[in-house]
Amino acid sequence: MLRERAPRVQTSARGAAPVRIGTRGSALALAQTRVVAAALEKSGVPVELVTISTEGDRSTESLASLGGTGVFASALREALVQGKCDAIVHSLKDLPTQPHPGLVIAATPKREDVRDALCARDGLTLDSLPEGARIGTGSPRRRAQLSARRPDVEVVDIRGNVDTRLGRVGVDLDAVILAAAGLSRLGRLDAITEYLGIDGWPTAPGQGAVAIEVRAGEEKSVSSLDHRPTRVTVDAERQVLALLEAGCAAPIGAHALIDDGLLFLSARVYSADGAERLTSSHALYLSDVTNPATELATRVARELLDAGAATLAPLGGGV
Ligand SMILES: NCc1[nH]cc(CCC(=O)O)c1CC(=O)O
Repeated sequence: MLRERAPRVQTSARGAAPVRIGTRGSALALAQTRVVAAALEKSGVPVELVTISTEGDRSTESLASLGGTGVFASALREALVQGKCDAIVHSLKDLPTQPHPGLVIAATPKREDVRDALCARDGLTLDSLPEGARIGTGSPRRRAQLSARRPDVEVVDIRGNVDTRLGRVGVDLDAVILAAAGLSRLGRLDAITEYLGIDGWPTAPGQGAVAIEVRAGEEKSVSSLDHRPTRVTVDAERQVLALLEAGCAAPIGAHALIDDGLLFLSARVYSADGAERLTSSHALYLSDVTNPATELATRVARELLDAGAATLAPLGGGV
């Protein structure tokens, strides 16, 4: 039986001004912002969407030539600082690890699927794609992982929105690799021909999660959406990136999970061609230390650095 609660929107809508949520205009950004907006409205917070166009959306230049990662985040942050909106929604994996002065991440809602997915023509999988198949991705991590798994394939550097990428499958590409979470938000799970298992194919720190950023002191407006386990796990993954002084486009996969009070973190650094890799995994009980995410990320990052991670891969910010 479906039991519905009486809408509480009206009560707070009477008094409170709506929270204006800034979003990029891309289909993926809009889709995830709408999920956040709907959840806020459900908890009684009235919202309004404000679309903000960013250099990363307007330009067809490579991300590297636009000044590296964070191009999507910075225009949104500027709008937030200037008071053009009251909250912004980011894909956490695209958000630089350095906090922005005056802004705080007030909520990380429950994370979705963290996996990458292969979207190939004719139902093909990584193993069944023909020799020399052309596979599109713009991510150095995915390029390294692909080259390691299938050294014979041709990795084609692509960018553009999810629909543009999917539109090339069966045309000039045999397949593309995308985040399952993005495909889910866009209602395009039908395009997936294989989910890539997280153990053999760790994904970007924070993948599948969104972050809601507000001006410091205004956390309350969205804090009802914060999901504690998500925050702890993405924190651990992102702190590995920060400790390795790596950008969000570095060839690094990381995955954390909480199971029965235990926080588990694994991170893997690849050489650009995927031929070499370093992995470090550790776990600790959440109740054993004051700041489990930092403690665990420090252990993992130290081990990776001691093993030579900094010389294995181009880590710093580059795309
Ligand atoms: N860099 C683009 C980007 N940023 C977030 C997602 C997907 C959603 C997510 O991982 O949360 C994507 C597309 C992709 O990697 O396929």
